[in-house]
Amino acid sequence: MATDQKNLNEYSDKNLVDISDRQFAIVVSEWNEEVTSSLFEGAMATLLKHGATPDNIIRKNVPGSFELTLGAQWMAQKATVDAVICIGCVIQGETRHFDFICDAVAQGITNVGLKFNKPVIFGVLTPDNQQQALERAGGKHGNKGIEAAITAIKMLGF
Ligand SMILES: Nc1c(NC[C@H](O)[C@H](O)[C@H](O)CO)[nH]c(=O)[nH]c1=O
Ligand SMILES: CC(=O)[C@@H](O)COP(=O)(O)O
Repeated sequence: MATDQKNLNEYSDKNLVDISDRQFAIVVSEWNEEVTSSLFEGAMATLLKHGATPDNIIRKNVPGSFELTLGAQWMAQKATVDAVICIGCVIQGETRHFDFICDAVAQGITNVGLKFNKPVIFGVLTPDNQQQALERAGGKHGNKGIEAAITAIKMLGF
């Protein structure tokens, strides 16, 4: 279902696992900071809403979404980290650079989760333009950071 038919803030909160003693890392890209800061706020608020403690949420910034993979790996390798949430926004430009970044980040983040056998969540927007990004970072389509956080929680309850 495309995002324009589904609000990213809407989810079932039934039977969520207790996360009061779980540690989360949130790795945030600094590119498109207006968007990624909103995504981070959504993710942070959702984790706290469902019982995570502030001391158990570690934020690390990376320059751009391409660096999310290595940042996620550095956090996922920590035995104390239960889940990693990657936050980014890659906006289509004039060239194919967009495609290379998006493909690398999607595959890279997938591989980190598989390598360290823990949830590593793809909270990365890949819009055509700034408007689409803002609509998914607290606008009319909700906040992808909320979706990413609840995804991490649900995976911990697998
Ligand atoms: N254009 C965007 C980028 N580009 C930067 C790359 O992510 C990377 O930091 C650079 O290629 C050096 O390795 N990053 C985003 O997150 N969003 C963009 O729209
Ligand atoms: C996704 C990007 O890296 C993008 O901002 C680069 O823009 P361009 O393709 O116009 O160089």
